[in-house]
Amino acid sequence: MSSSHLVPADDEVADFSSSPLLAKYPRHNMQEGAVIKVGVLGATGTVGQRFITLLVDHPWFVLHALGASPRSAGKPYASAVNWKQANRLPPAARDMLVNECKPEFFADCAVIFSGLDADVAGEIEAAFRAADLAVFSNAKNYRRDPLVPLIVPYVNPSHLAIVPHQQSAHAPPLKKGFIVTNANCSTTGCVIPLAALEKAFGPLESLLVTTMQAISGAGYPGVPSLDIMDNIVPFISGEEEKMEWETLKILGGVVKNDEGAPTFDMHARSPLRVSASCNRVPVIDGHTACVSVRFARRPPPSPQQVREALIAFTCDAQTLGCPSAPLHVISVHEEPDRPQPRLDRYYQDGAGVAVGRVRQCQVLDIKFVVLANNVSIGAATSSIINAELAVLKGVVPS
Ligand SMILES: NC(=O)C1=CN([C@@H]2O[C@H](COP(=O)(O)OP(=O)(O)OC[C@H]3O[C@@H](n4cnc5c(N)ncnc54)[C@H](OP(=O)(O)O)[C@@H]3O)[C@@H](O)[C@H]2O)C=CC1
Ligand SMILES: N[C@@H](CC(=O)OP(=O)(O)O)C(=O)O
Repeated sequence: MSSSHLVPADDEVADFSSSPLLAKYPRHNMQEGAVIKVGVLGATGTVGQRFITLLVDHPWFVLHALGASPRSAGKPYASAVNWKQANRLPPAARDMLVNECKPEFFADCAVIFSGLDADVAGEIEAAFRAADLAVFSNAKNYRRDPLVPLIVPYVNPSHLAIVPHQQSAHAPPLKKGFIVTNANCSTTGCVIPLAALEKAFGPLESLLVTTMQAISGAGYPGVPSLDIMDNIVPFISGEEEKMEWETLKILGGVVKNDEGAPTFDMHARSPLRVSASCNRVPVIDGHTACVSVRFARRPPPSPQQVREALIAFTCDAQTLGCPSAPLHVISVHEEPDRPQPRLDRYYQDGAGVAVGRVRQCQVLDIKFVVLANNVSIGAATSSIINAELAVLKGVVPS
C-alpha cells in the first residue's frame, strides 16, 4: 500500500481545504431558514427515540418520515413506541405515521438516520442507498466495508472524502446515495480522547482498554434483570473485536492503494496494538472505560501535559459550526472519583465525553478513565453531527 495520503489523517489537517477532492466538496453555506427533510429508520428503538428527541428542535433538519418493523407500521408514532425517555414524547412526533422501512416512503428525505436492529439493517440500508438516499447508520453491518466511512464526528470527518468513490463503485453509480456509519458506542468514547492525544503528541503505539458498559447498550428490553442486577457480565458478544478493529479505521487516514484507489490505512503509518476487555454492568446509561496508552514518542508526555491537551482539544465540527457540536468536547475532572455515569453522562447534553484520573501508568505510559453517553455521542448524536458535517462539506446537497 502506498503511503501517499489522498486525504490526510485528522491529526494532520483540520479540514478539507488541502484535499484534492475539494472541487467535489465545495464549502457549503446554508441559506437562512433552509430546512432539510430527514427520515428515521428504527424510530421506535432506544437509539431511535434519542433521534426523535434531538431532531424535533433541530435548526436545519425537519422530521419528515419515520420507519420501524412491520409490527409498528401503520400506527401513529405515539401508539407504536414504548417511550422510555425522561422528556415527554414530543408533540411534533406523536401523530406521525410509522411506515415500513421501504425507500418509497422516504423518497423526499435528503438524509436518512438509521437506528435499525443490526439483524435487518444490512438489507434495508442497502436498499435505501440503491434508491439514491443518503444513509447515516448506527448499525455495525457496513463499518468494515472498504468504501464506507466509519466516522466519529470529532475525530475523522475527513473520511467523508471516500463517499464519491462509494457512489461511483455502486452498480449502477449513484448521484446522492451513500452509507456513512458511526462507530460502536464504546469505541466512540475511547477514540475521542485518543484522537486528542495523537493530535498533541503523535501516534500511539499500544492501547489497553477495559469497559464497563451500560444496559441500554443492548437496546430494549436488552439484558434480563436477573442477569444484570447485583452482577457484572464479563462478556458482550463481538464487542472486543469491534473496539480493536474500529479504533484503527477511525484513527487511521485515507491513502491511495497501488491501483490509485482510495483506501483506509488502518493506522498503518505507525502500527497501533489494541487490546479490549468488555463488561456489562448494572448502569442504565453511560459507558465507562479504563484506558492505558503507550506513545511512540520518547519520552512520553506527562500526566499534566495530557490533561492540558485533552482540555484544549477542538475539532472541525465546532469550527465549521455544526449546530449539534458541543461547546467543549472533553471535560477533564480533577476529583479523584470522577467521571461517574450518574453524574457525568449528560455532559454537554450527552454530546461531550468526561475524562478523569489522568495519571502515570507503570506498564504503559499514561492511564485515565473516560465516560461517554452510549445513546447520545455513542449513537444518535454522532449520526446527527456526521450529517451536519456532510451538509457543511456539500456531501449532502441541500
Ligand atoms: N443502544 C445503544 O447504546 C447503541 C446501539 N447501536 C446500534 O443501533 C441500532 C439500534 O439499537 P437500539 O436502538 O439499541 O435497538 P432497539 O432494539 O431498541 O431498536 C431496534 C429498532 O429496529 C426496528 N426493527 C426491528 N426489526 C425490524 C424490521 N424487521 N424491519 C424494520 N425495523 C425493524 C425496531 O422496530 P419495532 O419497534 O417496530 O420492533 C426498532 O425501531 C443497532 O444496530 C445497535 O447495534 C449503536 C450504538 C449504541
Ligand atoms: N454492543 C453495544 C451497543 C451496540 O449496539 O454496539 P454496535 O452498534 O457496535 O453493535 C453495547 O452493548 O453496549
